[in-house]
Amino acid sequence: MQMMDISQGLEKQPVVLHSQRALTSFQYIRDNEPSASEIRLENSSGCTCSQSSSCQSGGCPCATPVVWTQQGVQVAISVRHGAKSWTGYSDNDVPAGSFVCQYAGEILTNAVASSRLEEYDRSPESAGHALLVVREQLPSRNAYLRLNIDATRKGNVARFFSHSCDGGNLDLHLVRRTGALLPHVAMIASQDITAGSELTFKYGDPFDGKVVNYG
Ligand SMILES: C[S@@+](CC[C@H](N)C(=O)[O-])C[C@H]1O[C@@H](n2cnc3c(N)ncnc32)[C@H](O)[C@@H]1O
Repeated sequence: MQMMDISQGLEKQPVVLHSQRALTSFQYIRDNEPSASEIRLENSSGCTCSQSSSCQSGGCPCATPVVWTQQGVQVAISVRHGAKSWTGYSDNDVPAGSFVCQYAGEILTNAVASSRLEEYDRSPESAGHALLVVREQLPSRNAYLRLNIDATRKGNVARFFSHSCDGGNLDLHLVRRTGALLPHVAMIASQDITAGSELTFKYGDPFDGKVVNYG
């Protein structure tokens, strides 16, 4: 993993933890609308209010942070080979709003991410690469923090989830643990998913707006 200068752009522009929207993309997909996500705050202490069950599903009116990405993969997933090469399928029924897993991989600086994308573009063997670029909108709404997660070489099962133009059945949510700078990407069922369904999300598209870098 590369070392990053995480101070750049953050001192005067703190990241708001709730109700911000983020844009996501695999950069090599060039013609789709970006997905939108809510940023939530994960709290390792969890919810202690009387409505803790709804807190855990993200619907608690007390707005206590949810805990998602610390739970690990929550759904049994099969990876099968087909027309899209390797693709992930749910082995369980998954109710809408459930946390499925996080998108895990190497966190890269922008420079390393750009270099890897060039490498992937040159190499036919890495056509199925899995470098996800997530942009977190700053409170000013004029700039974004860019997070590069490359699951091509190291990651979890989420790197096998395919793109779907209609948005698929997974939404990406940015979540941040208490006190942490870098967010995690939580993959949440956007609809009821029946056992045997392919797990998909909308990859998004490249972005031309102003980006403030993590590193
Ligand atoms: C993140 S990887 C997904 C896993 C990949 N299928 C594999 O075998 O490693 C992204 C790649 O999967 C393929 N892919 C994803 N969604 C697709 C779709 N809807 N149609 C065709 N190929 C798709 C493309 O090759 C894409 O570059």
